[in-house]
Amino acid sequence: MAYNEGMLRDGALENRTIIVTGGGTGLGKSMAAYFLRLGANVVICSRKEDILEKTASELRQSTGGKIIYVPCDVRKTEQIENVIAKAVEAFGQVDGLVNNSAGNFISPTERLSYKAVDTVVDIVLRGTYYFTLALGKYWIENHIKGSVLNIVTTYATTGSGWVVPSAMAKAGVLTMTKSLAFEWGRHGIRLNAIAPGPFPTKGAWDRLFPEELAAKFAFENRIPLARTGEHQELANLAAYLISDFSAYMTGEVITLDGGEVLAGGQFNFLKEITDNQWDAIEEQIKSATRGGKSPE
Ligand SMILES: CCCCC/C=C/C(=O)SCCNC(=O)CCNC(=O)[C@H](O)C(C)(C)COP(=O)(O)OP(=O)(O)OC[C@H]1O[C@@H](n2cnc3c(N)ncnc32)[C@H](O)[C@@H]1OP(=O)(O)O
Ligand SMILES: NC(=O)C1=CN([C@@H]2O[C@H](COP(=O)(O)OP(=O)(O)OC[C@H]3O[C@@H](n4cnc5c(N)ncnc54)[C@H](OP(=O)(O)O)[C@@H]3O)[C@@H](O)[C@H]2O)C=CC1
Repeated sequence: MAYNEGMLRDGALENRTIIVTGGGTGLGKSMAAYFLRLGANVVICSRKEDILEKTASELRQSTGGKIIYVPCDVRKTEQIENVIAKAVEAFGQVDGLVNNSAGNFISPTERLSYKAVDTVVDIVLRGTYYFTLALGKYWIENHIKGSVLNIVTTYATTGSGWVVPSAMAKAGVLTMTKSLAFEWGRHGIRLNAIAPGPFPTKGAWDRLFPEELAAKFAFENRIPLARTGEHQELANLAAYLISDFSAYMTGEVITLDGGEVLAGGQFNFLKEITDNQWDAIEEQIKSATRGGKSPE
């Protein structure tokens, strides 16, 4: 069994309708494709209608699944309500939401204008809480046990320089995930999150991470498992978390990053030491021990 194969059984998401924000591109598109293969009805939404239309038609053909698209800027509540209305009209009800839309700039923070910070925070944080609130009201009113999956980042927990608006916003999304998981648990509504490490997408690579930076960074060299993620790996986890297979899990964030986040460990800089250097270090430590040296 390869890690880039589908994990859940056929029909695992049958009779479920799932909205995927930012579902026209990148990871959103890959999750939408897998949900369709598992039998879900899928609604993709984002700002660019031409991209949504192309993706919906491609996925309809490649999966044979039921998919519609509705243009929507997640910063606009009336557009969010329109997505939900169109989804209910097409499929009867909505059962799941993947908050995947995002914007991000990699930049020294002092170079950002106020508007640049607002742009990222509004898409990521405001867009996520608007969509979650709109669906939560609908689910509670209609006694539907909905499931929300928020796509965050590992730096939502650790913090990170050079992506500060995104880090602040994703941290807010993570706190909302945990807070609402508690509050809405009594309605049977679950909220979980995935914190992905680097997964190659055009949005993250070309626009966020231009070529010179990508070459310098070489993610593969910094990740313990020495590779970037495969989209199917993330889609597998997303399908599990949005499905009833995870019915007893809520308020959880799962990191899927090949161990990248562990680089924060205090002694991880020792990764650079060669085997020969370790031989010499071991000898030095043993000889110090034999000499009975102790700190004064
Ligand atoms: C590789 C490892 C991954 C690590 C974790 C990744 C996390 C991610 O979130 S990846 C997701 C990446 N995807 C995207 O960011 C989506 C692609 N980006 C966009 O679609 C757009 O860039 C946008 C939605 C983020 C913003 O578009 P728009 O609303 O049209 O905004 P404007 O172009 O009008 O700009 C608004 C404001 O921001 C300033 N600005 C734009 N780019 C930059 C930049 N690179 N650095 C600094 N400032 C920037 C721009 O100048 C505007 O400000 P004012 O000049 O004050 O008007
Ligand atoms: N790829 C990676 O390595 C990582 C990605 N992530 C997260 O994964 C998710 C997907 O990222 P990825 O696939 O890489 O990037 P993409 O750029 O492909 O996806 C971002 C999506 O957000 C949509 N979007 C942006 N602004 C808005 C808006 N105002 N309203 C509605 N939709 C909007 C875009 O569509 P449109 O332009 O049509 O609006 C686009 O489809 C994001 O949440 C990102 O933070 C987290 C960690 C690592």
